[in-house]
Amino acid sequence: MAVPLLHLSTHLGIPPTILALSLVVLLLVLYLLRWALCPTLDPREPPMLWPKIPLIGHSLSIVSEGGGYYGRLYKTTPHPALTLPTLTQKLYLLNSTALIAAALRSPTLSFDPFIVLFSQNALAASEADVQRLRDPAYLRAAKKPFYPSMSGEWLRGMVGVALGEIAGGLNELGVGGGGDGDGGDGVGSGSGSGGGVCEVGHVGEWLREGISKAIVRALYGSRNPITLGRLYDIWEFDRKITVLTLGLAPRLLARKAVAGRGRIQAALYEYYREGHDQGPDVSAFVRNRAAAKREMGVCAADLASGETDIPWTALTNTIPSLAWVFVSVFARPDFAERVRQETAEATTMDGDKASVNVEELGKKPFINGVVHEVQRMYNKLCGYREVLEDTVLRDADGREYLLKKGSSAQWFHGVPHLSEDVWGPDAREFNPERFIDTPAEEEKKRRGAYIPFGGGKHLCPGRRFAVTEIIGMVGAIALMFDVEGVSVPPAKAGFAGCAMAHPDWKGNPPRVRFSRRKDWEKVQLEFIV
Ligand code: HEM
Repeated sequence: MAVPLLHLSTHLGIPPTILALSLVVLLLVLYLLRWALCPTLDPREPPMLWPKIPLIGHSLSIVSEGGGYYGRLYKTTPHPALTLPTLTQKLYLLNSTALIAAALRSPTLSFDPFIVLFSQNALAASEADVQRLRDPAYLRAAKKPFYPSMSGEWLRGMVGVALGEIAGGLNELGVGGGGDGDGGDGVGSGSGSGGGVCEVGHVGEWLREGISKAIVRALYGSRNPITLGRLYDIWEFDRKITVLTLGLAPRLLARKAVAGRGRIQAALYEYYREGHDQGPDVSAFVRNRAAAKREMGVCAADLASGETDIPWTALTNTIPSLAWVFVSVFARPDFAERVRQETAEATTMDGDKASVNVEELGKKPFINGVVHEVQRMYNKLCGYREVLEDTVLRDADGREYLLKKGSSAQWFHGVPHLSEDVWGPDAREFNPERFIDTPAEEEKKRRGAYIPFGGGKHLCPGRRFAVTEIIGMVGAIALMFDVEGVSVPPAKAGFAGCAMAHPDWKGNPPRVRFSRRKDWEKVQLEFIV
């Protein structure tokens, strides 16, 4: 091979290394073209759906439309599963609820490669940390504290702190200056505050600040390193999460997010280095995760980078979920009245003190119906798993589909969540009633079709925490205030990797007016957990 190459190089007048490199590139391109133009398909694999633009069609649409593309494909080709050839691999699109459920349970479909990619690129994890993450035993041990830390007494403790922050902020609202303190108040600052009335210029940002401060305080305790400045950094990091995760020239295209990530990690480094994560008022979620990692030899610097995903995962979906529940309730006076009524039923009054029983409120059907309906309508996650071994998934009708090793399996929550077969002809209408007193046969039809928090090994551990905060905050607002100026904005796709669509305020967010309700002017609210 070397001699003919040398001859050719002399003949063409091209240096041999350049010639060899060009040949390698050419061979690679030819291989990709051959594969992409006619990838082989086992008859047991899902049927092939060729892109309209050869080679790159599917990839282009996925990049430009995200999960919306999968929703669109399902409308035109409503098959339980499809094979989409992309430039680099086969992608299996799963549409049937039984296949999605099987994928969530399958031990050979794995989320781990994504965790490594995310840690490496988005969290800028050290080489040592990335090596550890490649070891499934390490991942299992690091994950072990997730679920116990977010249930029982530990969950109750977190809920108590977060709702305490929220109550503190709401008690201040309308009674004095707005203030813009760093990490102080529990609810975002308003303007025009005083006399029982407060106008908020950007209700989305106001809600975002309020819930974020409460969550990070509950997570990190009194030595919370995520001050308001760092929250701005997390929101910017969230905005650029796709560029960061895919490593698309982040220093150029996500300069602010990269700088903000540095500041977050510097703050977390100090927190972990000083051992504040083991403080008595720190959530078990933060404490037990750090303890498990330390036991496996992880240093403070690697804790700081690796655990940056805690504030991000805790906020990225909770913020838009709260915004949707808030607008869904307060844009409709009858909904606001029902939520007010339910919260009042869970509240005892003692003079000017209102005590909301969180457990009781959490059982109320209408507010729960709104939360479920928000998740059904606006949760647009694109589930993703890598196929580690040839895997057969079985559909509800018994038909089997083969997924080949080295491919990826994906699904879009928008398909089962909006399926007319499951939810009826009004599947696209916002109707919380569908979750109240649901007949058994309807429940059966819905099994597996409502998956806002994922399922299987990666079921969201923070789901109960998030829902309790949202219900508590919206219920308390309904109880204390008349809220004017709210409308439901259109939705726009969230950032890739996040579950929730975002409200599209179109640069013109509504000015929302909060007025203390009659006889509630002096009331101070607290939550009993
Ligand atoms: C309404 C708010 C939330 C929604 C809609 C949501 C949704 C989800 C979904 C769909 C997944 C699974 C992703 C997948 O399988 O591909 C997930 C995983 C996760 N969520 Fe949430 N989440 C929310 C709130 C939270 C909160 C508040 C926390 C923490 C305090 C949290 C922590 C996590 C973690 C750590 C995982 C990864 C679990 C694993 O890898 O096994 N989430 N979430």
